[in-house]
Amino acid sequence: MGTVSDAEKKPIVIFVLGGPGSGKGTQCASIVENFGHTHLSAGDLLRAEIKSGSENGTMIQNMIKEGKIVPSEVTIKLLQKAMHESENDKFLIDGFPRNEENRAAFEAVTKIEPAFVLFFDCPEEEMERRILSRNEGRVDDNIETIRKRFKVFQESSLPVVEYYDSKGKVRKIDAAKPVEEVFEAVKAIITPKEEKVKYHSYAILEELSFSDTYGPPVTESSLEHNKKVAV
Ligand SMILES: Nc1ncnc2c1ncn2[C@@H]1O[C@H](COP(=O)(O)OP(=O)(O)OP(=O)(O)O)[C@@H](O)[C@H]1O
Ligand SMILES: Nc1ccn([C@H]2C[C@H](O)[C@@H](COP(=O)(O)O)O2)c(=O)n1
Repeated sequence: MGTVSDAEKKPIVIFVLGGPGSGKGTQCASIVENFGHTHLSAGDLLRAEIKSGSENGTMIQNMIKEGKIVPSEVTIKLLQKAMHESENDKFLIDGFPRNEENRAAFEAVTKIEPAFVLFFDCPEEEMERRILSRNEGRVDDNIETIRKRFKVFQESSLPVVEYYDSKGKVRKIDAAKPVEEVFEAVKAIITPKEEKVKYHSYAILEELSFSDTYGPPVTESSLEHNKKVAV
């Protein structure tokens, strides 16, 4: 991460999870534009690795075609390299960790715990519709692979979301809504706590005495409450 060594400062990491086609990449682009994070998509990094002609390329290509999850060692190396090459200290890590092996290996290797997990919750029928009309020429955007990806998501990725939920780190978003509405919900979560303090009443200040940058989980009920007491 630029000139700052790992020992001096740990980056802020937000994991962005959700089923295939739930809109993770779309929302990450808006977060980058509005909040200045660096977006690292594990899928994009793996696809770039295939294109680069690396020795792992064929293995990665075959796994992606089958909707399988690439060994953590490969993906973590790519993520670490991208983080080290960045000048930024706040990252959106999109599509990772995809299974328990990804999660445990990342924490063991980097010693980084996510600030929180943005979880885009979307029904399969809607995700399938979106992927089938995505038209980006991806080898895994066909109905056969999509079904396999959904199965892997249910069996391997949701347990990771549940793990972080048990630690109070999941910020769940209804991703079935139109893009702009989803982003409104995202903004309410990403807005730094100084901004929340500016716009919300004294009562909210008590809630914001959390140590992380982003303050407490923003639930629908607390949002409603904030609006009522806003100064
Ligand atoms: N809220 C939304 N409503 C309708 N379409 C959407 C919405 N969000 C994203 N899309 C569209 O759905 C498709 C999938 O979105 P996106 O690529 O952001 O999903 P993803 O979760 O990153 O997918 P993957 O995990 O497969 O990479 C894109 O064509 C995108 O334009
Ligand atoms: N942590 C990851 C992330 C992605 N992959 C592989 C398998 C996925 O089906 C594919 C596409 O990812 P997406 O762009 O949908 O996030 O990439 C993986 O093996 N491990």
